[in-house]
Formats: sequence, C-alpha cells, structure tokens
Amino acid sequence: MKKKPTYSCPIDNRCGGCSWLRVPYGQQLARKQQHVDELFADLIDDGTQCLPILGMKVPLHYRNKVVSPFVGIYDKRTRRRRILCGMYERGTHWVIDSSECLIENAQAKAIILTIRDLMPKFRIEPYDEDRDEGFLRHAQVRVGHNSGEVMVTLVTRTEQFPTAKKFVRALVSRHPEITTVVQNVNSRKTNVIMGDKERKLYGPGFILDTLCGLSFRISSTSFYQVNSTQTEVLYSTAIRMAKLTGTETVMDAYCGTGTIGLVAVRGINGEPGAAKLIGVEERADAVADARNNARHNGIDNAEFVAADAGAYMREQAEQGRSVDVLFMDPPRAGSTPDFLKAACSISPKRIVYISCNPTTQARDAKYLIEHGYRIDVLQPVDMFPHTDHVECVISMSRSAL
Ligand SMILES: C[S@@+](CC[C@H](N)C(=O)[O-])C[C@H]1O[C@@H](n2cnc3c(N)ncnc32)[C@H](O)[C@@H]1O
Repeated sequence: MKKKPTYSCPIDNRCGGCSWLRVPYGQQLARKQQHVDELFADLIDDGTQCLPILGMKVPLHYRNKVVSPFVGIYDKRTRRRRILCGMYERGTHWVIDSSECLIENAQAKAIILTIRDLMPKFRIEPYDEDRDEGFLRHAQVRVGHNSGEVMVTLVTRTEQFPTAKKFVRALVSRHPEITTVVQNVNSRKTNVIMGDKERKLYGPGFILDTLCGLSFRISSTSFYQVNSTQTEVLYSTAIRMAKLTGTETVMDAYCGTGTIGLVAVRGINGEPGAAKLIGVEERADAVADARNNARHNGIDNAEFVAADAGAYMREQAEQGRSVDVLFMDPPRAGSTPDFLKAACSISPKRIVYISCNPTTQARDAKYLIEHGYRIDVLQPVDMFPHTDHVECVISMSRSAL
C-alpha cells in the first residue's frame, strides 16, 4: 500500500517551494541518501566511512528568512481592491496569496501579513511590475534563530517614505519582537530583490545571532544559511572531520561571511580549534562582514582576503605556502580546475569539502582522488527538507603512496 504523505499544504501544486512535500519525510531522506551513495559509489574505498544522512527531528518552519512580494488586485467578488502577499507561482510572477507556509518561520510570516494589513492605512501602494509604479516591492524578515532578534527590510521603488515613522511604530507595536527595520531602495526594473541604497528606520540596522557558540552580525543583504538548526549540524560535522588540535593553519575557501572558518579556529564546544585562519571570498561586502565577525568575537588569529579563490590558491602555491587543513564550500557549480590544481600543489593534510550540490562535489572529488587524495568520510546532511536538495560533507586526506 502507498504510504500517506506526512504533510499537506493547500498550494503545493502551484508553489515551487516544496516539490517533495507529498513524499513522507523518511522516504525523502532515503532518496537523498541513495542519490549521494550513487554519486560517490566509484569514488570511495573499503576504508571510507559512509554515514547515514542527518535529517531534522521536526522538518517544519526551518527557514529563518522569509521574503514576500506585494501586489494589488481588483477583487470581483467584493468589488474592492485587495493586496496579495505570499510567494510566486512556480515559473511565473503571479503572487499566490498565502497566509501560512510549512517551511517558513511562523513569526516572520505573521509579520509579513501584518505589513500587508497595515499598508492601506499608511497609503503604502504595492509595486506594479508591469507599469513600474507603486512603492512597496517586497518585505524580507530575518529571524535570529538563537537570539530571537528580528529584522524587517522594506524594499521600496523610491526613496521618499513620508509615513515611515508612523508605519514602523504601528508595526513594532503589533510585533514587539522586531528589533530593527531597514528601508532598501530598488528603483531598477529587475527581478533582483534588493537594491543598493539602504537606510535604518528603527534599531541598529542589523541583527545578531549565535551559531556554534559564536555571535554573527547579519545585515539585510548578508549571506546567512537559511536553516539555522541544520547549519549547526553541518558546521560541527565538518569541523570535527578536520580533527583540529590547536596547532594548524586552516584555510576557509569560498568563506562568505567567515562562519565556518571562524567556528573552526575557535573550536566547537571547548574542543581544540586551529592556530590560524585564512578566509578567501570574492565578494568584498562578505569579506567586510567576515572581518567584523572576527573582531566582534574577539578572534585575532583570522585573516580574510577578497579574491577569486582559484587565483588566490594559485598564488599561494607559486609562493610555496601551505596550509594544514583546507575547508572549501563553493557555490552549486563547484570548484574550478585552477583551484583544485593549486590545492593539490599546496597539499593540505586534510580537505573538508562542504557542498550544496553533490554532483559537482563528486566531479571535484574525482580530480582530488586522481591527484593523491582519498575520501575518509562521506556525510550527507538534509538542509532543505521537502525539496530535492541535499548537502554533503566529505573529508579527504592524502593517500599513502
Ligand atoms: C555556498 S556559499 C558558502 C558561504 C559560507 N561558507 C557559508 O557557509 O555561509 C559560496 C560562497 O562562495 C563565494 N564565491 C563564489 N565564487 C567564488 C570564487 N570564484 N572565489 C571566491 N569566492 C567565491 C560566494 O560569494 C559565496 O559567498
């Protein structure tokens, strides 16, 4: 008999968010495990530890960041104008009016709905994409998983916001958990949500959250993993695989805001960290965040470089520099031949490769195996329940010749 789905959602046939929602969670995990096992079947050896996927105990409301567009429609039934908010229908720019979501943080979702309800009173017009008119394009709400701090970002088409003070006062009085509100101005006709100009309307303009014992500063545009519960699982798994003893120089390549490297250099739960961290990331704003995060946590043995990871590694190799442990967490496309070649020539004792796309990870692992490494541990982690995405961490060491 076919197993009944565990969860149901009234819009799951229209929304592109949870393509596996009808698959019972245990089966989702089994499918992800099988996918990773198949990809790595020819890359492991008898000594490789292939560990069972780490899933969530309660795979619900895990997204700490909720973004919603706003759109005005004429409701024929009530003959009145109405504002919709929610998510885009799969592959379109139609907004599905939704008041709940199984994967979004419930507090953040409630704030989005309050914004929608308050808009008419404060003469805030939703953005009209076709005519490039109106004011409020999107709202983004980020919730600090451990700190409970909440940031609301109102993305507007123009800068002038005459009712800002009164609107923010009304919003915060309904949701006292909000700790900061920011206006982000995006005047371009584009699918990109955020613009470049920002001003604080309330509070400090950022939130703090703790992850694996360190405190991180998150602004409206910073990259921060959306599933905080599983990020702690992922990071502690990856860092333990590095087997740090307090003496190593570690590199965090594709480091974003420095989260993995900073947790590694400090050590998890009182376990030894590393002696020195070098983080490499191409985005200058993320590097600035990483440096702030180091300062903010009193970490002075970390250095962050804004550069292309491949070019930086090549330069390190040419100068005969080396590191003991290399953490790498590239985007979905995986790493580059340039980076992998240079990584092999600086020859770290251990490479811990974290990936949101095991297909490109397996391709890169094949190169590393052909150049003297082997896979010690293979560990899939479920960061995105109810979707077909799976994260995977592998730890590799130089094979004995
Ligand atoms: C999957 S994210 C990992 C971020 C971080 N490790 C974390 O867990 O928050 C990948 C990062 O690689 C950066 N990136 C992409 N291509 C790069 C390149 N060629 N050189 C350096 N960084 C790059 C992106 O800007 C992004 O911050």
